[in-house]
Amino acid sequence: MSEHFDVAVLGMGPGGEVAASRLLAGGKKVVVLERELIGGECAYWACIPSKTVLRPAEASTEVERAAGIGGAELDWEKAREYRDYMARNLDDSGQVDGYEGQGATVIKAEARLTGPGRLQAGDREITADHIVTATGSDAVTPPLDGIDQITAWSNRETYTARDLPGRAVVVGGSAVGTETATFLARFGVQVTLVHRGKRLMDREDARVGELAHQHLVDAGVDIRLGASAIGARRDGADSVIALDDGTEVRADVVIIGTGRKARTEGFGFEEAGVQLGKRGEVVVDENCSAGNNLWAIGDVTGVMPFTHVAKYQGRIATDAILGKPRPATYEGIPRVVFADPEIAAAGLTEEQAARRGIRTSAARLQLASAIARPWTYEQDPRGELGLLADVDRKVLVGAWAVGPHAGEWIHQASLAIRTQIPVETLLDQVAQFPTYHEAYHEALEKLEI
Ligand SMILES: Cc1cc2nc3c(=O)[nH]c(=O)nc-3n(C[C@H](O)[C@H](O)[C@H](O)COP(=O)(O)OP(=O)(O)OC[C@H]3O[C@@H](n4cnc5c(N)ncnc54)[C@H](O)[C@@H]3O)c2cc1C
Ligand SMILES: NC(=O)c1ccc[n+]([C@@H]2O[C@H](COP(=O)([O-])OP(=O)(O)OC[C@H]3O[C@@H](n4cnc5c(N)ncnc54)[C@H](O)[C@@H]3O)[C@@H](O)[C@H]2O)c1
Repeated sequence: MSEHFDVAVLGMGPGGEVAASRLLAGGKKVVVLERELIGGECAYWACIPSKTVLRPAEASTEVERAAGIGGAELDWEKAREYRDYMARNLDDSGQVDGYEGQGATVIKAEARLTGPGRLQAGDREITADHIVTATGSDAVTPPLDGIDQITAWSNRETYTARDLPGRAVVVGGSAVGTETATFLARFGVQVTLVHRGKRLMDREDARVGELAHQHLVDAGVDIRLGASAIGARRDGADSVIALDDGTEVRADVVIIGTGRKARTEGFGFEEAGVQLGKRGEVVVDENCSAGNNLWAIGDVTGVMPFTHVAKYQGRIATDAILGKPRPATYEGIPRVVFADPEIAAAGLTEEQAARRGIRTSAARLQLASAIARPWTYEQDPRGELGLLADVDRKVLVGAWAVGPHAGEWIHQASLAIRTQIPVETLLDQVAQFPTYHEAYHEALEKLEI
């Protein structure tokens, strides 16, 4: 016999969690279905453990660079202990109790759509007026011959590792590759980073990749650009990766950071009449509807695969279910890579703006030449800010920043882009002295609009 609910939430990562909490608060009868751990990839194997181990690495650089302080020593065992505490020692019993306490039915099992409004989870049949799909994404492993012979880690092995390897090859030079190389290099691992693009972070403006490159080299990372991993083999204790330029790189461990793919295979999406896109993602409209009272949020939609976007889409979908629909807008959402220093961006790159036919003016500022905060913060200060304005509408359409805490102060640009604050108004805003925020005024003055 089937059990009926107002809403079933399939997958309890950050997207599913926000959706479930809001639906429960809205008085709905909710069942949540999770096959691994409530909290999803982010809480146990991705954002939380990675940011937790990057923090001591960052703090030790801060100590090296600030005047009048020294002697910071990284302690892997203590960092690991705190990482495991932050990742709840891979135990979600508190989350299960929490959702049950809020009135949800919690089913810890793999669920499958069996038709519109119908799910199977283990031996339980569920029907629901609405289904919210939040099944996330899987790491993509390149199909290299011999990959099964080597020690290859995804983010899961990397961010639950007990011992760090002496040498690591990181494949992929975007967010996962850059953050992982930063963390490992700062903890003393000899790192080689292999990236097939001509520069790191190649979806961002060119200068962002150049700065990321420079800072990784400063941290001791050997970077191979324009090189694709095409094969793998074991040589004694070494894992060896063959590159398409004819060279090889070897290490104790190969870490794969070559992207992610929406988790849709085998979950019955086709049976439920759901349209999948070219990359296997669930195609959604501006309310996160995938049709037939089925909603999709987070990485499974293929729209900006970040936790903050999964949470936002959780709010969008539940507002629609609760009868207050509002369209999602993705303009100006920040993208932060927690390297050392942080790399942040929002809105369009120059290339994207050109493709949309927007006439732009770009400005670039070296923070140390323009404002005081970088100098009071550290010796030999680092940091740049780039702004991109639409010269016809006289608003910002893009921004990037590389520097200490850039992931915090990018939100100024993020809001300006999202709400189309006129450049004239931004120029009239007064930032606290001496802060990194002051850079905006100096960069805005350089725009030719
Ligand atoms: C190393 C790394 C670091 C990252 N760091 C950041 C960061 O700092 N900031 C940021 O914004 N983003 C970061 N991300 C991206 C972020 O992890 C994802 O965007 C986010 O987890 C997406 O949330 P989600 O709810 O869509 O999916 P997920 O977190 O993947 O959760 C989906 C859940 O669904 C469950 N599930 C799947 N299928 C089924 C099924 N059939 N039945 C039952 N349950 C199912 C899964 O077990 C999982 O718990 C990082 C990613 C990686 C790999
Ligand atoms: N701080 C954050 O918000 C954060 C941190 C980590 C990850 N994430 C998210 O997680 C997702 C996955 O990140 P990612 O960095 O793995 O994926 P990605 O798709 O952003 O980048 C993967 C990179 O690997 C390169 N690559 C692919 N195959 C290769 C090969 N065989 N040899 C050499 N290079 C190869 C690609 O050219 C690409 O640039 C992204 O959506 C990202 O936004 C976010």
